[in-house]
Parts: sequence; structure tokens; C-alpha cells
Amino acid sequence: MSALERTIIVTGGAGFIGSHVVRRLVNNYPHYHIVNVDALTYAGNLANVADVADAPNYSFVRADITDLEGIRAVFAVHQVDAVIHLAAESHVDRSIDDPLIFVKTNLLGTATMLQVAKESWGPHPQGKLFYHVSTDEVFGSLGELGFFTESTAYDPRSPYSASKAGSDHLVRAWGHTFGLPVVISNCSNNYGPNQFPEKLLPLFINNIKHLKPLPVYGKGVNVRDWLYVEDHARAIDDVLHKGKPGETYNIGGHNEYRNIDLIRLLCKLMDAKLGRPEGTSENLITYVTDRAGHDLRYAIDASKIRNELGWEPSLHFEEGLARTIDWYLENEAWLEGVTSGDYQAYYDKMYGK
Ligand SMILES: Cc1cn([C@H]2C[C@H](O)[C@@H](COP(=O)(O)OP(=O)(O)O[C@H]3O[C@H](CO)[C@@H](O)[C@H](O)[C@H]3O)O2)c(=O)[nH]c1=O
Repeated sequence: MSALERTIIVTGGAGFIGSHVVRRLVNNYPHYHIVNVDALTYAGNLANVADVADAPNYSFVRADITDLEGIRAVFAVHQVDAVIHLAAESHVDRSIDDPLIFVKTNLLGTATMLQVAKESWGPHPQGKLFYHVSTDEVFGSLGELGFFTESTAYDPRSPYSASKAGSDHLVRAWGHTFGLPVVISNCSNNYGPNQFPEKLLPLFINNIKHLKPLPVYGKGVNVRDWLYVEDHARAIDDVLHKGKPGETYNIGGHNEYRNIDLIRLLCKLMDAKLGRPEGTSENLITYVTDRAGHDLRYAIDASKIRNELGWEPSLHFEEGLARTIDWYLENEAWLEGVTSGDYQAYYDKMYGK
């Protein structure tokens, strides 16, 4: 690789959002070297990036972000210009079941990445960037009205969101104390290909396919703002290239759905796609005990990223949803592969099904 090239580490690049970021950067920036650093835990899957695996500007390193020496070794081999840090434990239900791994990965892992970047880049480095990809859940839960802005006070309420809030604070602390050039984005719920089927949409698509119950938490009235994952990857690209160090950007779809309305829409689309009588999927809806501490509503004011960086969601939701369903139905081997292992044991434990 020539000295002109920019080397970018993407942590968690074999995961859901990370794989879309890796693909976008590898394909759109042939003069960048994209180094995917992933521990390949249960939700990391190299199949997610198989199409770019042989690209000349792509490398994969299996490493755990909590392993200081392992991460130092990555920085020793590559002249890193930027880090896009996506590696994280991300499932709220798992964080309720087993919080400590969230504290370890999301807090210690982020601190390790920051510390090695600082060691490697020295004080107040020029032309470097540590970009932390975070979540809107750090802001807590909204009532029926209002939106999260970049100045909304943090109020995380689950072990997952608290660990992400803490990691945002660590990033800002390394920026403030050590002059590390940092930027953060906080995004709403993503959907699309490659999402591990423990999250609402891929879980329900898979269950509908197999005519299994659809466990709706509580009354299904919680609201989420859905964004197609490729739109998020494009936002990350924009923040990487145009974002100002020290700033935070909220990213969202301006596309709020109550869970039950989204699930009914999914059921309708899937009945049609699978050629089943209307109502077949809706009959699978089963109301189950609510998630502990379940946040009622997330909604994002994404005007800053729109006004300052020119980013907007592009894909209409129903089209994105149809595309997503098609992907899971067409990629049977992927779905069978990821549901045959750890996920299945977890799901059985949670729901006894
Ligand atoms: C898995 C599952 C979820 N739900 C509900 C809980 C939520 O209100 C909604 C979406 O749940 P999840 O897919 O787990 O996503 P949620 O808790 O909103 O968090 C997601 O979105 C966040 C961004 O808002 C990300 O930071 C998280 O990593 C990501 O997991 O559906 C059900 O009713 N039944 C289910 O089986």
C-alpha cells in the first residue's frame, strides 16, 4: 500500500452495521485500506463481508477489543489514520440477562481502543480520527412527544444503554484530556440484511417463516424509529469525511412505528410473500411479559446531520422492509447457520420454545 493511502480500522466489521460500513468503504474508496477488526463472537460472521474478502484494499484481523496487547499489535502492523469503532455488545435483553459482558466489552473495550490510539498517535495528533458509533438509547426514553437532539441529557436505563453512554463519555474524556480527535454519532434502530435474529425484525421474520410464535413484549405500544442499515452506513461515511472532531451527530429515520403496528405490517407483507392466507402470521402474535425497564419511545431529531453534512435517509420504509424480508428468505443458508448455534440456545432459554 502506498504512503498516500489512508488506513481505517473498523471494529465490529463482521457484525450487522459494521459489515455494511466495511462493504461501503472497501467499494467506494479503493485508495483506502480497510482493516476489519472483529472478535467473531456470536453475532460476528465473516459471511457478512464475504463479498469483499478478496478485495486488495481489505484486511481482516481477529482480535478482541478488550485485549490490550492484541489491539497494540494491530496498530503496530498498520499505520492507522482513523478508527470507526462499532464493536459492542448490542442486545438489550442479553444485557438484562448477563450485564457484565456489556460492561467489559463496551466500556473496557472502548477504553482499550482509545488508549492504544492515543499511544500510537501521540498527543494532539493531526489528521487522525477516532469515530465512535453509538446509539440513541443513551438519551433514555421519551414520552409520546418530542425528539432526542444532540443536547438532550443522557439518561440511559438498561445495562446496555448505560454501557454505551459510559463509552460515549470515555470517548469525550480522551478527546478532552488527551486531545484525541473524536467524533460520535447516535443512531436509532437499524434494520436490513445481516442482522442477528435476536433483534425484533429478523427474529420475527424467521419465526413467521417457521410458523413459530411472535413474542410481543407488554402491549406492543413501545415506539422505535427505524432506519435502513445502508442509510446508516452512508451517514457514517459522511461523518467520517465531513464531521467535525469534537462534535456529536444524531442519526435517525424519522420513521416511528409502534411495535405492534410494525409487526402487523410485517405479518401482512410476509403472508403475501409466502403465499399464505391473510391473517396466518398475525395469528402467531403472542403477548409476553414485558422487557424489564422497557423504554417507551425513541425518536431522533436528525436536523444537525442534515443541515451540516447534507445527510438524509433515502429508502422508503415499506420498500426497505420488503427488501429486508426478501433478503432473509433468499439467504436461507445464512439464517440457518446463525440460528443453529448460540442463538437457538439463548432463544430456548428466554422463551422455552
Ligand atoms: C426482540 C424483541 C423485541 N421486542 C420489542 C422491544 C423493543 O421495543 C422493540 C425492538 O427491540 P430490539 O430489536 O431488541 O431493539 P431495541 O431494544 O430497540 O434496541 C436496538 O436499537 C438500538 C437503537 O435504538 C440499538 O442501540 C440496539 O443495539 C438495538 O438492539 O421490539 C419485542 O416486543 N419482542 C421481541 O422478541
